[in-house]
Amino acid sequence: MKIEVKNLTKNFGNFVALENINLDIVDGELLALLGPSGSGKTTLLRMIAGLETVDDKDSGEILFNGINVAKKDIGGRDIGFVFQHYALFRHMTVFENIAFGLRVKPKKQKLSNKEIEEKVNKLLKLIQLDGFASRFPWQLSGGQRQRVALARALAVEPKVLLLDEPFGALDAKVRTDLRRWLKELQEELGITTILVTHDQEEALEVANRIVVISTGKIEQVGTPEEVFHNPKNEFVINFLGNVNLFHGRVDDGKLNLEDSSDNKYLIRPHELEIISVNDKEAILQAKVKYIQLAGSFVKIDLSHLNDETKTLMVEISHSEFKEKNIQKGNLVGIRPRTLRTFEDGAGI
Ligand SMILES: Nc1ncnc2c1ncn2[C@@H]1O[C@H](COP(=O)(O)OP(=O)(O)OP(=O)(O)O)[C@@H](O)[C@H]1O
Repeated sequence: MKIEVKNLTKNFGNFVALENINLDIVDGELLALLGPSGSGKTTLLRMIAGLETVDDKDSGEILFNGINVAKKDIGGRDIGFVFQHYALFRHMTVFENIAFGLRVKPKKQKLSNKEIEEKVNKLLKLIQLDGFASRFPWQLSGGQRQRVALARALAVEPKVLLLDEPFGALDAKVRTDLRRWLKELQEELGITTILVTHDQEEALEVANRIVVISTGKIEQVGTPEEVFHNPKNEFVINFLGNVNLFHGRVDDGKLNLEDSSDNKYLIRPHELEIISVNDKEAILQAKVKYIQLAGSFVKIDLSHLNDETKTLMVEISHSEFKEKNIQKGNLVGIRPRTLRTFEDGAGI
């Protein structure tokens, strides 16, 4: 299913929740709507679902395969939904929860009991919970429950799958496992999927494309690589991970720091290099304040020599860390590995 959102504006009273949104969702892709709390992600998802409609004071179109469904409610849109706290029916087994959507279908479309059984068993295999059919929701872990919720949404073969923070309530390890699993499953099924998340890592890992949203507006649409490595503006780079802020000017390829300068340079921790304190290439001198060795990279916090209140974040590999023999209290020099510019002209 191809979805086009055209000039969509949504108001709640005097509050503009979405402002002139234009977005094309490609058939079969996994698109993440990423933004801070209150930015309008859920509103956009609910509008695509038909849980919110385009009212008289709103404007715009939502096209499903070219047909405007903006004024249709959820019943007319053929979609599956999974929410963060998707309540499974407590009194029903896993099997009956998944079968629910099939059992309530109108008579003409109804499957026989045997067909329902075959379908549910296939879905149980897909979510890797065969053998769990007769359990009740309270006998499952949070991650298993969300997988059942997904199977329940998929049972009616929707054309679009909408996921609103589906793994939000789960712990970090289960979250990571489930999102990898979701990505594989989604690729296998090829179902157009929209995932709402405020977790940038989640979006970067699972999505084919990411829509970065702030206060009702789209800031950037791109592949995970594009939004991470070529952020369009300051909001996007800030939202997609830690950054160090410098004020200054670039002369002969070297950044000269000047507190009074209006030019901002935003550099990610892994884009800063630690060099010798006397190296001419250094843009500033700093003191090693904190070293975190646990994790795939070594994270180092540095304080400016001339202003201890300013902290810099640097990430380097374990081998580089060992090679340079960096220790707490060392005086070091800092050099950016790259200097790039935003599309709107500001430096990063
Ligand atoms: N029915 C409503 N009536 C009035 N205001 C609403 C309504 N629904 C949402 N809003 C407002 O619209 C804005 C966007 O809300 P939305 O739920 O879309 O944000 P979100 O990006 O999904 O945030 P979160 O990550 O916290 O869920 C918020 O300021 C919210 O208070």
